[in-house]
Amino acid sequence: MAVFTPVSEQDARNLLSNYSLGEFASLKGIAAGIENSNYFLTTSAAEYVLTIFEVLKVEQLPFYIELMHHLAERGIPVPKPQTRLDGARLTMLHGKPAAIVSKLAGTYIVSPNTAHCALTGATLARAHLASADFTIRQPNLRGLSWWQETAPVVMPFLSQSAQNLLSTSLAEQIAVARSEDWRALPKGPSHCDLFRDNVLFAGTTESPVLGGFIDYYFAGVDAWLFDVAVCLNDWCIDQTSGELIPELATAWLEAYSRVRAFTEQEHRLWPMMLRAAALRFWISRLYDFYLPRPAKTLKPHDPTHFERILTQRTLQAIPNLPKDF
Ligand SMILES: Nc1ncnc2c1ncn2[C@@H]1O[C@H](COP(=O)(O)OP(=O)(O)O)[C@@H](O)[C@H]1O
Ligand SMILES: N[C@@H](CCOP(=O)(O)O)C(=O)O
Repeated sequence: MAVFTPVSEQDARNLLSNYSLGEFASLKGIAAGIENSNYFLTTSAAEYVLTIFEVLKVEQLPFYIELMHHLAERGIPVPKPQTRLDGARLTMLHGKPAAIVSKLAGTYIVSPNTAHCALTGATLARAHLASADFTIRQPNLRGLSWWQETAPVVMPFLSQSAQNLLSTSLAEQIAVARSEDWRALPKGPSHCDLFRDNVLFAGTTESPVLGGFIDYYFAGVDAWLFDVAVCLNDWCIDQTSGELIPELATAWLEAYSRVRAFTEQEHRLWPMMLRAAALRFWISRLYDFYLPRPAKTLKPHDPTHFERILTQRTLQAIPNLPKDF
């Protein structure tokens, strides 16, 4: 369950008195999610999501909240943080930072088709371009430095072959990060965790309508290609073997590149980026699996899924990025 901080109706009414969002109508805890306490908060005017940040530090939050606000203002479908009467978009509830954001329509899709992939790809490209003039800087806090810090912590729990894969993959990414090509990659605010469960769809299977992207709380400034690779490794694969499904990958990447064409350097670093994205989630899942936080109540995600994906991206031919649309 993902309601770590109880909120009463009276708490919600008091909170709403700091905004101009209508009269309190209802409050309902949301069971999904593992990081924050989330509630659907309905008022006489609209439906919202109230999030209480359980883990993130106050100083990290303006980047996420202001980025979502920046994107929403530019027509990208993301939850729009609501502004208090005093101008702030972050608030405090029971001594913890909190925010009220707009509720997006739809539900997430377990088995996406080419239409879901194309909509997600095109919208991520639009989000990247729309974030180009966002001025707050915060790195991807789950980037290379974190992998370097965390790999030795999880290493003792691994078999010899997994240790070899982790060491060689990390060495590869250290070399990539030092390369001219990496320095030349287009970079900017990136979602960094745009898995299927963070994209909502309404409409029908044949004609889906994108509700929007949620859960920007792993966002950071990184190579935009890394963001693309995170998506491909979750949206366009056979979930059992981890193999890329060419039809889904093509739909996703062509839709993205129609909005923002890939650069030469991105073409060259594509296989390495797919491995970087697999490595990132293999390490975080290993960490959560072997060193769970005391308060974590949910079953940790399976780390071997990303070990398989990383192995696949090391051994198998990787389809090229699309050229010139
Ligand atoms: N803005 C939103 N609009 C609609 N539903 C949302 C919104 N934000 C969160 N949710 C719902 O709450 C669930 C948990 O949110 P999420 O941000 O993934 O939590 P966590 O960060 O704790 O993993 C989502 O799966 C979704 O169903
Ligand atoms: N997408 C990650 C988990 C990130 O946690 P979230 O529930 O906050 O999205 C993974 O699958 O390992």
